[in-house]
Amino acid sequence: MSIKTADLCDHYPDQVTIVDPSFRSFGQRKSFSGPISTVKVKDDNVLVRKALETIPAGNVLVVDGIASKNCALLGGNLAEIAAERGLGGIIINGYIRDFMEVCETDIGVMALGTIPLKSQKEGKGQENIPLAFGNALWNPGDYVYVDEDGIILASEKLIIDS
Ligand SMILES: O=C([O-])CC(=O)C(=O)O
Repeated sequence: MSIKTADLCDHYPDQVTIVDPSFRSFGQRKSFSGPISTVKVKDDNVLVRKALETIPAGNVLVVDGIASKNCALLGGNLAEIAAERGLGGIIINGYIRDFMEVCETDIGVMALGTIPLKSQKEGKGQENIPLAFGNALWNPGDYVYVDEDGIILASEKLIIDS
C-alpha cells in the first residue's frame, strides 16, 4: 500500500506543499508518486508525447498547459504509452479527452477536466523547466504524492517509519 498524503502532511507539515484541490482523477490508479519531469505547452501536445516516450520509468510527468480550455493535451493513446512504459503517473494543468479510455488505462492521471478537441501538433513549448501552478512550484526532480485526498509536493522523497 502506498503512503497516504494525509499521513505525509501530518508527519512533514513544513516539508510539503499542498497543491490547489482543483484537479480530478482519471485513469485506474488513484494513488501514485514519484520524481517529476516537466513540460510547459500551450494547446500543443507534441512535447507531452515526447516526454511520455522518453522520461524514466517511475517518473511522474507534470504538464503545465496553463489551464487552457482550448483543447485536450492527452487522450487514450498517450495514456496507454505512459502505462506501457511504467511511468509513475501524469498531472496536467489542462484538459484531456477520451474520458472512458483514459479511465480504463492502468495509469494515474490528474487533470482539470475534459474537452473533446485535440491539440495542435507543432512541437512548441519547453521541457525540463520549473513550473508554477496550483499554488505550487514544481522543480524537475521534486517528489509528488497523489491519492484520493489530493496532491502534495516535496523537494525530496519522504519516508514514514512504520
Ligand atoms: O493525440 C492527441 O492529441 C491526444 C489523443 O487523442 C490521444 O492521446 O489519444
